[in-house]
Amino acid sequence: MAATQLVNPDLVKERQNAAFSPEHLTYFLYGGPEKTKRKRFLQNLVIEGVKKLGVKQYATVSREEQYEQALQKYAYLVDTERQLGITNSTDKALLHEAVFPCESFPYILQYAAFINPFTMLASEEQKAKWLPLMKNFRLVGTYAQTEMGHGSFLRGLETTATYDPSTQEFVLHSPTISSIKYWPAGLGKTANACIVMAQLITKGHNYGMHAFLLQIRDLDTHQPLSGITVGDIGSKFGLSANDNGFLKMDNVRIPRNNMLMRHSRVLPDGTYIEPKNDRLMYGGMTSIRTDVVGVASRRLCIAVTIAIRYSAVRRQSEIEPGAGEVQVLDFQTQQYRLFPQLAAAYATTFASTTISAFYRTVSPHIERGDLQELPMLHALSAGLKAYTSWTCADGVEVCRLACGGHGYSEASGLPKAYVDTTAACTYEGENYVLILQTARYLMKCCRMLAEGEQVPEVMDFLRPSTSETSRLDARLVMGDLIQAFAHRAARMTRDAAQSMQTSIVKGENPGQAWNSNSVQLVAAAKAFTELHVVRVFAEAVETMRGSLRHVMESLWRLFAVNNIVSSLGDFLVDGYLSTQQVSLLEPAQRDLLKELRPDAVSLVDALDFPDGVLDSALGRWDGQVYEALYDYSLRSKLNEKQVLDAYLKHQRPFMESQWKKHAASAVTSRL
Ligand SMILES: CCCCCCCCCCCCCCCCCC(=O)SCCNC(=O)CCNC(=O)[C@H](O)C(C)(C)COP(=O)(O)OP(=O)(O)OC[C@H]1O[C@@H](n2cnc3c(N)ncnc32)[C@H](O)[C@@H]1OP(=O)(O)O
Ligand SMILES: Cc1cc2nc3c(=O)[nH]c(=O)nc-3n(C[C@H](O)[C@H](O)[C@H](O)COP(=O)(O)OP(=O)(O)OC[C@H]3O[C@@H](n4cnc5c(N)ncnc54)[C@H](O)[C@@H]3O)c2cc1C
Repeated sequence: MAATQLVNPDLVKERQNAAFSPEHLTYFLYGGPEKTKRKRFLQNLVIEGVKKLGVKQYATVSREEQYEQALQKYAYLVDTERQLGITNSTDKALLHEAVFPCESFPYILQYAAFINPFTMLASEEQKAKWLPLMKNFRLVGTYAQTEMGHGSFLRGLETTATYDPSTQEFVLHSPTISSIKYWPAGLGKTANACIVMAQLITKGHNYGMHAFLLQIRDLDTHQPLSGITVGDIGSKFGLSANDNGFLKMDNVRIPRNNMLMRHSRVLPDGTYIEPKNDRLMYGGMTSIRTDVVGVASRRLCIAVTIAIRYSAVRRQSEIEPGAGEVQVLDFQTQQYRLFPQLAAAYATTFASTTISAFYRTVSPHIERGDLQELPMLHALSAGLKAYTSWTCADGVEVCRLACGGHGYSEASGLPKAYVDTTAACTYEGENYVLILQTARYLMKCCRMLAEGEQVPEVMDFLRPSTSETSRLDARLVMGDLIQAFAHRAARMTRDAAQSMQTSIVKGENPGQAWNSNSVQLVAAAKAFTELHVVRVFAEAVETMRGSLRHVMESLWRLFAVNNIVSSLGDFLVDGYLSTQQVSLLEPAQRDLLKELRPDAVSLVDALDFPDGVLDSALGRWDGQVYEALYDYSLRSKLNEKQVLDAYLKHQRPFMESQWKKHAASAVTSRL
């Protein structure tokens, strides 16, 4: 951010009026002054580097060009990483964010869902053989699990891997149209290999879904190998730079050793050796789900930065007649729409940090074969992936709408942020399917408690509490608010368990009982996940001090109060909150909006997105939005020529023919 840059005076005023230092909050978010300095250095370096590549703005080019530009940018990114010797995941993520701001790219799964699951599922010998090829891009890969007919219900996958002991090979086959692999990112045109998930059949027995390494294209010519039919699935709602693909395998033979054999194995004679736990096959998905929490929360952070800065610059309408037009951020309704998104952006950021830390703590235990924490990790990562992608996708759309007409322009950066975030509600496990996994864990914990067994500490909220009514009063004490979320989650979980029991007593089998109560189960799992998010946000705030603590506590309160108000029935149904307590909440919410108003711009500044990442005419740091919008429009492809060929080809003949018809009929009528 150049000091000499001409900055919109409203933004200058906003920044002067903040009650806290945004720089301190930035340090908190990025791990201190040194790490912040490094973050800025890295992101600015590649933003400038990308400019020199001569690529055009994402929104102004066709899908084919987006794809090509993404390949070009990725090559630049990897070269830069290597030149700088970057190996740690935080630096890599920051670089990716700056090179591909809210944009997918064809190699997105190379690490996330090719190398990572391979590393988890392959034996040491397999890793020694293939990892160097993967890490040096001789093999470019993806994760081919979903089929046309099945994505959620993995036991229903139809692709088969049948072992042939006579040649010591597996035969990979897509037996039906619905078994065609469909959706894998980068599969269409980019990948030359993939991890294929298929039903393992040996000695006539089906042992369920297993992972196989399959080469799909020639490593030099890039032509599909024999028996492989592969291609791009076509245009989608978004993620245009990604060649999500299809793959049909026609009795393709691969060596026995291409089955990933860390946990389960097939011996040369076809004997199957079982894994310690068959859920270890799902480990790759758990890893990406924790990443998705972070990806979604960054998108909301970007959207809210754009919308709040723009709302401080945009002046329209008067509050007091004759007193002049106000910044739209001064309208209470604008604050009511945007500030809860700001709070959710911070809440999901802290949720992402904690689930990643939990994943890093637990995965070495799982690696060692200690699977005790696996169910909790699965339940929490599934719940948070669903909760965060829902919250952030909805939040990005609220931000877009709050920018009025200009929010509808690609120049705002908000449409691409939305299509990118809403995809996360589906990929890596459709959200309802995932949150029901969290509910399954909640039901299990209820049973364990009923039988006097220990549950993990995070699940302690399920223990019967002595207090059936809340102490909440006008001070909105943090502990009282958290207790309200804990009470709600416990009550809804117990009610769901009770309803399940009633269904079973009425004669339903467990599957039917689950389905009859699944709306309630989803609600309970969302309540549990929201409790977790409220808690981790509070824990982060409690480590802050001074004016920063004060403003972040208000933001936390807004998050809590807003979520109570938007699901009020949940808190009232058993009388936990009284109507008198509830009547305090909406006025408190309005007071919090007012209190946060002077700090709103600084709270988004603290998120520290350079303009290159925001990629938005409305969200720019200097607030020169009209100049940027006008410049964007002038660069529209339609403006490259004053009179288009299409005018000569279609418009002029059309206009002429219409006019001639009119003239002819006018003559006819005169006759
Ligand atoms: C550093 C650089 C950064 C660069 C930037 C890049 C960052 C990358 C970010 C990501 C970008 C993303 C790009 C897009 C990627 C999309 C990839 C995909 O969609 S891929 C496709 C994604 N596709 C999907 O996600 C498919 C979704 N479907 C599924 O996962 C499964 O079918 C299922 C879980 C729903 C059911 O499975 P089923 O076998 O029927 O299981 P049951 O229900 O019968 O439960 C049985 C028992 O198993 C247990 N358990 C279950 N799972 C797990 C687990 N993971 N673990 C542990 N346990 C698990 C369960 O709790 C239960 O335990 P218990 O109660 O008995 O004790
Ligand atoms: C952008 C994008 C990228 C992707 N990338 C990849 C990739 O790289 N690799 C890959 O393998 N896959 C990929 N996928 C596929 C993705 O993982 C699946 O689409 C996803 O898991 C959902 O499965 P489905 O499409 O079969 O949905 P379905 O299961 O058909 O969902 C349809 C509806 O049925 C409901 N439903 C299904 N089962 C249940 C249930 N048990 N209980 C209640 N409701 C249920 C769902 O909630 C949903 O509302 C990608 C998808 C997208 C959109």
